[in-house]
Amino acid sequence: MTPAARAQAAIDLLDEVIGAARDGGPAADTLIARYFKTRRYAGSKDRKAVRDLVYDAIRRAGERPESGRSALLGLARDQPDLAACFDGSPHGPAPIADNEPVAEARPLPKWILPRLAPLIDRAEQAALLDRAPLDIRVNRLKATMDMARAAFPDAMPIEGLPDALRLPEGFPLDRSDAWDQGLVEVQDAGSQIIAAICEVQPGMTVIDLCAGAGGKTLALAADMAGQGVLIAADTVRSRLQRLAPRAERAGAGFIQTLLLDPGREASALGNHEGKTDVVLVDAPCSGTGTWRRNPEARWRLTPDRLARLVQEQARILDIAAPLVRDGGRLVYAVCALTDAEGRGQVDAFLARHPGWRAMPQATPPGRLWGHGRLLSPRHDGTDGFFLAVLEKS
Ligand SMILES: C[S@@+](CC[C@H](N)C(=O)[O-])C[C@H]1O[C@@H](n2cnc3c(N)ncnc32)[C@H](O)[C@@H]1O
Repeated sequence: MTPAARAQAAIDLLDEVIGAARDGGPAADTLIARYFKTRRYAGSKDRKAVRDLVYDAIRRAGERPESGRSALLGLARDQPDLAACFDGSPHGPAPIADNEPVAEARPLPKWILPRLAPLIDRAEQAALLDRAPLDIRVNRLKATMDMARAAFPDAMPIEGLPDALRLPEGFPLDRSDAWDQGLVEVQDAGSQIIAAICEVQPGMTVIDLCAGAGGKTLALAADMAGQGVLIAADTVRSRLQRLAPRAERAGAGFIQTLLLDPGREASALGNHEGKTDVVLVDAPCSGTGTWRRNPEARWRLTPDRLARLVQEQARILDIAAPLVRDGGRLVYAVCALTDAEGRGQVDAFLARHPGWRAMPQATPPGRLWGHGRLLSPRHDGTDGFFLAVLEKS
């Protein structure tokens, strides 16, 4: 493909990504994979170049652009070589006309700014779109840190996290034997911190109430050394189904999965009422803290959707609270940096549930924020999270 043809392919793909973000369609990665499946003439260098253009244009535009062309024209403003591709050649984009709409360069949508925790200043906001590192967790059910260091000699330890390593950018982890054999798991340092503050022990009864595909469940399983009761619950069957093979690979076969009926979660969890040592609520959220991994998610979130998420988080917290035994803990986490989902959500929980208290937070990592703690890419080198530990007294 010529550089101009690559630019046109990026425009076509960006049109699809914008449409999918508006209408709740597939993720950008899925659209890119589909696009190239039907265009076998594109070689690996073409694919990489087009993909980079698409993601650079997405990262640059905090607001959803009106078209793929306006998104790429925005990028072309910063890249003269790309601007030169708008040359009207047979497979390339038409020449740039006067007064064409051009996507504005800004890291975040304007409407979200007043909703972010004030700790997230302008430099922090820009860092929410930086490239994310590749962190792994040594799976203590199968390996030791020494084994992992031998398998990944270029990996760097992460301060404060005894099982965490950071790999060099672009490291082909999926081609390593250590990963294939379940000695390590891909897991952002922030997620590892959340599993650690659960302070689960072998023999406990633990529920991961919003387990998804089980990233944090697997970390809890390692802390429990495979002993006790660990239930991974979620309302989405396809996510829970992805956990089973991961658990097998990780040597965590004792994990039980529980599919919940949305709106009737409490009935499936009734047996555990008042008996659970730790309930983790890693709630569905705006994902503001992980926009560096899913930058097009900025184009999907709306004020209405955020309001619905806040309501749903409160409802899930109210389902979780009765499950916890006296003296047990409820750990609340969101990969979000809006106050309504974090600090405000926990304040509202404590106001609704007088028998509960927030546990004092040690520093660092992260910064104390309300009754919890805030982690952010710029301050902590992790994805952005709010987390709080609540105790039933
Ligand atoms: C942030 S994700 C969890 C990620 C997961 N804990 C991990 O570490 O990979 C939130 C999850 O909550 C689930 N969820 C949404 N509503 C729920 C509900 N009412 N009860 C339980 N899970 C729910 C979603 O399906 C999604 O998998």
